[in-house]
Amino acid sequence: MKKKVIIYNRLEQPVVEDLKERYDVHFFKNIDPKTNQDFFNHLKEAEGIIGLSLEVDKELLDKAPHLKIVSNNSVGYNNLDIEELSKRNIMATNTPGILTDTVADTIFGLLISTARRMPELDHWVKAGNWTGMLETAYFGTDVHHKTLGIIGMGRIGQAIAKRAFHGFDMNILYHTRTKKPEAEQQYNASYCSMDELLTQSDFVCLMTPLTPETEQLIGKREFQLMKKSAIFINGSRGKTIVEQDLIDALQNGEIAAAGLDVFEKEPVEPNNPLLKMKNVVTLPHIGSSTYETELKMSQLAARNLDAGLNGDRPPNLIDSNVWKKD
Ligand SMILES: NC(=O)C1=CN([C@@H]2O[C@H](COP(=O)(O)OP(=O)(O)OC[C@H]3O[C@@H](n4cnc5c(N)ncnc54)[C@H](O)[C@@H]3O)[C@@H](O)[C@H]2O)C=CC1
Ligand SMILES: O=C(O)C(=O)CO
Repeated sequence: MKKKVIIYNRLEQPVVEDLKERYDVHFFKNIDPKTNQDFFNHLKEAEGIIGLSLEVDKELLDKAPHLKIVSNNSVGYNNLDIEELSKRNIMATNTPGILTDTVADTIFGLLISTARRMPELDHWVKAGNWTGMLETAYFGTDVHHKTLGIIGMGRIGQAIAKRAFHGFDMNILYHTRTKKPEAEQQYNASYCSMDELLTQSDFVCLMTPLTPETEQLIGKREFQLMKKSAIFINGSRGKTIVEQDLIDALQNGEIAAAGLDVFEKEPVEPNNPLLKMKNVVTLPHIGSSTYETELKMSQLAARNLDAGLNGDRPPNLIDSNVWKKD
């Protein structure tokens, strides 16, 4: 009999077809996993779960007595209760590395779009407003030769630093748990305290994972430390900041603008005040979302799943203490 596998929310179709040959596959998308009876029925027999953003907590695990592995189709795994999983000897895996350059491209693109007001001016042109010489009021601010502060100098943080240093001659400051001598050497990056980074940067880019340590890392105090001309970019997770404090900082002119790929609640609520602000550029959490990279992520997630279900060590097994180390 084929082992039962639940696919949740996102996995590229060629990989789904491939899994169907080996497993009894059930795909759930846009359901409420807290109430969906069909989901519970399959969960009761499932040995594997693969996909994106399923909250795997004690309550869910109590309904999944045969589960052996949860293969996250993302590098971030804040949706998984790793301690609870390891207590039950259930493996958890993620997809690090293969998405690094794609995410760095997205986040750097977001930074440039925000600084140069590209979405706002795109709407303005398409609405037929370009009828004469452009007024100074529509100018943006330079990116090149400015100071970029990166909080969370891991794989993606360093790939952003590479683009900023080699492509845009930016001065790089960073704050992270462990100093990164290779980034200091390659991108002339300087390690500094969080407060120094916040006060000195023209662009502040948040790229940490969401952990108990980083939840609400950036709030009122941190926004007030930033320059009034600062542009804040969040590519990590919505809950690493206090979203209401960002709204206040933008409304009070404490910072100049923000570029956001992630939100406290996703999909973002249509009445979120951030969506009404011209100086805020929003994206629907598309850091890794290119055809090429999403396919590679799905393939890697499937390799992790296969290994776990065949009794092998998955290539990207998450160590239960991993967020406490670098
Ligand atoms: N917007 C999007 O679509 C995407 C967002 N992400 C987010 O980016 C995160 C980072 O991914 P990677 O760079 O691959 O991970 P990584 O593990 O290579 O880097 C994370 C870095 O954050 C640092 N860090 C952790 N806690 C910190 C703290 N309290 N203060 C300062 N620094 C801290 C770590 O030391 C590490 O250097 C993911 O966990 C995910 O949340 C990742 C992919 C796509
Ligand atoms: O990989 C991640 O952590 C994402 O946010 C989506 O690709």
